[in-house]
Amino acid sequence: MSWSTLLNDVTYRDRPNNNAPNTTSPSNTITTADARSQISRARSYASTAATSVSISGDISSQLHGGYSHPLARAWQAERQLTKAMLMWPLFVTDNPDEEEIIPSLPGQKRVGLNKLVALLQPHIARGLKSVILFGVPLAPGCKDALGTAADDPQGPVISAIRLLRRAYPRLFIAADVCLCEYTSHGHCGILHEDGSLNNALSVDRISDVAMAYAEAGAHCVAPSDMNDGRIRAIKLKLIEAGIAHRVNLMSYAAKFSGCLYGPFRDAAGSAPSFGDRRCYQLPPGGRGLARRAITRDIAEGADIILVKPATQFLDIISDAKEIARDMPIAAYHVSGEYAMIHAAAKAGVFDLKTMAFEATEGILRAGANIVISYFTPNFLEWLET
Ligand SMILES: NCc1[nH]cc(CCC(=O)O)c1CC(=O)O
Ligand SMILES: [Zn+2]
Ligand SMILES: [Zn+2]
Repeated sequence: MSWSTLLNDVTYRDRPNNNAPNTTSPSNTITTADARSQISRARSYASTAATSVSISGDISSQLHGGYSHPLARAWQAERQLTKAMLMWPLFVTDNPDEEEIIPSLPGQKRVGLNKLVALLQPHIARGLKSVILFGVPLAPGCKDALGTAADDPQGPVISAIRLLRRAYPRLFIAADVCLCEYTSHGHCGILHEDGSLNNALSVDRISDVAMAYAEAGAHCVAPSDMNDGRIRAIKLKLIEAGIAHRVNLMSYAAKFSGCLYGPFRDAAGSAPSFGDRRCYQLPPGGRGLARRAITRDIAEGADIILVKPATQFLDIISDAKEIARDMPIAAYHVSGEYAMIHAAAKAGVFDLKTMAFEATEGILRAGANIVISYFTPNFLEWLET
């Protein structure tokens, strides 16, 4: 939380120190019966307050003093949100001059390589520390059954990695690894003839793509495809190529299926053309399955465990922190969560900034060390002071 938020939020400051409950009546429409009952409650309160609080000396009931000051409220959190915890998702297209607003993700843009450095500049100046790259191939006819464009050496992700390494040497660059943006069918791997995922071929292809991003200079590769065994396959290839010591492997270990990725698929053009992702992304009720996937991916060599979505899966984040207690935990506050907060704020349900902080603090409380968030540019401003 920013200090300005804290300081603007001084509550209870003028409250009389008599420990009385709030009995302010809402309006001048109070009825006689209401008034009578309030007076009688106040009287009975007054007759007991003096004795029950000061004479019985019930010390343990007194909490307010511990958080009456804004700074003391900040101290109640185990960890404060900092700029270093935030990773910003970026959509990079193969159309070099593109800079398009993404309607489903307010404030987010799809950018081509020629616009990328300038787009990041003000955010870097404000303290942006890391990004995660998603490729958005727009060229007609570039998608095929194998997702060939994913590791095209001239493609948007590999080019963006090279460009950003040069332009911003201190920026941490992660690359999402998946095929769904690049396959003609929109699924996250290579398919059998019956339309189901061919796990063996998919893992081989996904690990090749991860290697291509790592060799181009990505600090982190993050497979989001959910094929079984991909963490191990990627780690082995990294070791074989002699670059395992400089590449962080972030596993989307607990990635749940559901409706919260809609705006992303819109932005990335990665919606499946048939069926859904329920045979590889986890069923929302599958807490045990998530724990098994986390345990497995630790054993396969993951460096960071990621949980996704975030708000609806706080128990899973806390499970991840317990199971992978010696590793950083990342939470992806996904497109649908972001879009939902924007829509509700626009409808007047709540204030955008307040909600963004509440959601993100919940994610931290659950145990995340890294938050992948479309609110990153906002937080960089809000945390300024
Ligand atoms: N597999 C690709 C991928 N990587 C991250 C997201 C979702 C991110 C978001 O919704 O913000 C997706 C979409 C999906 O699995 O359908
Ligand atoms: Zn995918
Ligand atoms: Zn098979």
